Amino acid sequence: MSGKITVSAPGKVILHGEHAVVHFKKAIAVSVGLYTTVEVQPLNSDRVTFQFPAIALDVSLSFDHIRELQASVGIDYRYSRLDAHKKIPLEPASVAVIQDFVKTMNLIPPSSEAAGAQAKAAEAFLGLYLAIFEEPTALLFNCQTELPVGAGLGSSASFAASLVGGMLQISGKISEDFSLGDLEKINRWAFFSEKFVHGSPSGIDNHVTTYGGAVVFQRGEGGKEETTENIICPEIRALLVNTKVARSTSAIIQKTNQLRQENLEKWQKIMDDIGTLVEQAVEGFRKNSVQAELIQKNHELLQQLGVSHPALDKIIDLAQLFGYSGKLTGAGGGGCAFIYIPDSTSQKSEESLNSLKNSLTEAGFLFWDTKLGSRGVRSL
Ligand SMILES: Nc1ncnc2c1ncn2[C@@H]1O[C@H](COP(=O)(O)OP(=O)(O)OP(=O)(O)O)[C@@H](O)[C@H]1O
Ligand SMILES: C[C@@](O)(CCO)CC(=O)[O-]
Repeated sequence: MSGKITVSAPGKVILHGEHAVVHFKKAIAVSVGLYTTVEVQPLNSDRVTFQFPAIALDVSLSFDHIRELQASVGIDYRYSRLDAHKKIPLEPASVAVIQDFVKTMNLIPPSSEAAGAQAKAAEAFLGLYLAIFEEPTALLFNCQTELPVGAGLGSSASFAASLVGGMLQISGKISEDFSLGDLEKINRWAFFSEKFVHGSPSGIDNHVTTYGGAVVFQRGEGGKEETTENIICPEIRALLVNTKVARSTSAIIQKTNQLRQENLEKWQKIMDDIGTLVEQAVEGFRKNSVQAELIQKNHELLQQLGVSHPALDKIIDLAQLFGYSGKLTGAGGGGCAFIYIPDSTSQKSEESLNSLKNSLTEAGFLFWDTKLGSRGVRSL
């Protein structure tokens, strides 16, 4: 076992195709240079401790409790068995055992406002820890992040990839160079972690946070493999604007499922229209171009799907007022929007950008002026 190790992974922006990607359409995602960083270090006592300050969670468990949980999840729930699968299986029964443990052990502070976020993070942590460390191993995990949590910038995938990278590296299952083979393993295990947080994620978020850069991603239908096309990322400057409206991705996905049940025709048309739009955007993207009008149109389709929010619409309206295109990014329902800033050095464009920034600040929004397309998960 190594000494202390540190692993970090970026967030992401979905440029086009969120939600439709869950239903097998293509989507484009690009990494963002805001990182989650996990430090792992050996402990001198028979305990496992995880500290997630971004969600105010600090838990320490004895080996006796870990062994108890290991016995409950059963003999098949361990690295050597699970890692043999290309898609690591997660049985509902295993999730239920871990959820029950988190509840009965009172791991979540009573009457916590962030109880949902804390429970999911604790379940994902334990789900990974139990599988990856076949024997209880005394470790302290500390996770810091620059990303807003639950705001559409892929905090859960970035949390997953940095945690998985740390666990696999400290247990000697991958090297510290994070070779292509190591990244493939991190991606598969980060997807496994995402299932604890999201239920049925498409896999796009863990892919882009693991490999970095830009990807055109399509989930495989009927158990088929996903397809991914890594694209040399055109340099994309964007404002990432946080509404500060909290939401969870799994809750927003449930909302879209409700529309599907109530009005299948409408839902299907929106999915198809997003699919067609993404195909157009991919064509441009391959030629190094981002089409502003498609960004705006994609936002309108997401509005029709019912996943926008008045605060998101306000940001997009302000962007339009100053001649820019924007859309919500990620699951929506709150969280973040991104506003595309085309390449221009004219004084007029700098002036309108500054006016937009002032208006966003006056309206109470936080934003980052950033370039998209950073590196993926890495050992520091
Ligand atoms: N730094 C972190 N520490 C602990 N848990 C985290 C951290 N970041 C994310 N999480 C977990 O992930 C959950 C947020 O996932 P969610 O998918 O709702 O948002 P997101 O990943 O930011 O958005 P999107 O999926 O739209 O990109 C949190 O509620 C928490 O359980
Ligand atoms: C909303 C969604 O399409 C993107 C979340 O970043 C969910 C997913 O792809 O798993």
